[in-house]
Amino acid sequence: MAQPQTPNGSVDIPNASIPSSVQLRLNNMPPRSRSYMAEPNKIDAKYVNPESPPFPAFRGYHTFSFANDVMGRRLPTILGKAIEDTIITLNQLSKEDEILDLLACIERMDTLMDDLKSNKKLTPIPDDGAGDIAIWNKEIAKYFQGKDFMSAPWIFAEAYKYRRLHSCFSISKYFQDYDVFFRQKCDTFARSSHAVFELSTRFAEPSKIPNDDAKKLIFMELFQVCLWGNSTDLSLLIDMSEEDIKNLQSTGGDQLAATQKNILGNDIEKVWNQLKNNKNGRIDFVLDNAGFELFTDLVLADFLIQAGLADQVKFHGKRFAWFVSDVTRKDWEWLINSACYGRLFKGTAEELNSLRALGQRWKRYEQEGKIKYEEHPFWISGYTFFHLLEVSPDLFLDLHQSKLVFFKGDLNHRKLTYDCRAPPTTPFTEAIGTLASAPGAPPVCSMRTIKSDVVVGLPPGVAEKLDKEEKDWRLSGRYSVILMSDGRPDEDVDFDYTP
Ligand SMILES: O=P(O)(O)OC[C@@]1(O)O[C@H](CO)[C@@H](O)[C@@H]1O
Repeated sequence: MAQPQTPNGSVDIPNASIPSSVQLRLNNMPPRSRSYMAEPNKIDAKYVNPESPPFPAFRGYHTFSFANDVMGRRLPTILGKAIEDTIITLNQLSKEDEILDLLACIERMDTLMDDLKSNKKLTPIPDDGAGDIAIWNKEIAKYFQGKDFMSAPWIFAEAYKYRRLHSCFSISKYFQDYDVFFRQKCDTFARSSHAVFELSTRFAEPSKIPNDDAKKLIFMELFQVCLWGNSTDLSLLIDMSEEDIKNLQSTGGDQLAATQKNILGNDIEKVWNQLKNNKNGRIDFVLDNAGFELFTDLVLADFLIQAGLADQVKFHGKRFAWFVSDVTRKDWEWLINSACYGRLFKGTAEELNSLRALGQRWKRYEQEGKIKYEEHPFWISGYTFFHLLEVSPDLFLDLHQSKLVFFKGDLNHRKLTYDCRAPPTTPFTEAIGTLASAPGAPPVCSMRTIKSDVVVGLPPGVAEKLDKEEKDWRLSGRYSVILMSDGRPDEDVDFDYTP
């Protein structure tokens, strides 16, 4: 029956009561998608910049993301522990001018804590004469004016906090290089004897490898030990027992076989082919954590040299304390020297001798130039690696000499992929932008245990399945990826390249 019409043409329903809320019964519709996050649109490459990544950035105020927990809770906790550490040092000082100098550092940390907790705007870094200051302050001026800790992209805001923390000391008189995390890094490594001796007793003697098949098998196992070595991450594992550490660092074959299925994107065969076809070139490691992870990096590098798969290995570390456990020069020297001379571990004579033999060989390699440790300021900047060519062309040119660059860990992976909401099936080569597409880009491999939201390079359906079955899979460190890009190594570097 036709409804009566009002003069303006709308339907007039006499006495119809208006419901307070509309209930839809959609029994025959497809089920609601429970995907972790809706797939966002890609941003046009010409608009990509640190404030506007290729896909929407994770930001501290995003309560759906890990960024919120890190910015709101974890960073103040980490800073609180850093203050406690400095107070321990303060209480051991006797000279008045040193005490006053360190007290001023603690006051600056208190100010940083207030800024962080009250979500202050990001201000320029005070000039301490270091080489990275201009990079930081230009970036802040250009992209982050008016942004605060929670509204700036997480990757930038978190890195900014570590640079500000360093500034608390870098402008002091006596404590310019003080590392608030050094005690923690040493303590955790000191509790890693089980896994350290597992490796040192196997690799102390220069390996006699019978044939190429054996070489490949050793490589495959060692590579996975090095991958999972990234699980020991001080910024996440605050209250770990010795037993927890032992389990995490398990180097046994059974454990490796069990965890292989947790490598969600796995280019390990490709990595092997790259290494075996490029005998005797330079290999690079962009390092992540000090202590046990660095130990596994050195064991792997040592194997590559002995197996004739590399004639030089270059390690890239950080100039100051960074994301709690990242390697600095002091950590590097401490590890090698404590392997040679230290009384860090209790073990049998055979175990201790094996560790000493490794440490002495690594020292010799350093003297012979077979291994090298460097710290470019780009690695402690707020930029992601998408901007490596543009911001630090000298570093790009240096990496261009490498046969393969390994990027270790979660933070490096975030910086490779711009830490944004890329769909999980985005190919790795696409996700890393100019580091894959620019002429002269080296082959790159990301070895990462997954400990934050960004995930790329996965086969279709994998992320959706895990989102349904294991809510914390992106943060737990139980899963990992080994993803490789071939780059464009045979071409000359084009310094004017834009994507
Ligand atoms: O690089 P790493 O050591 O593997 O991990 C760094 C990390 O612990 O720091 C962030 C939290 O602050 C996370 O992105 C990530 O899990």
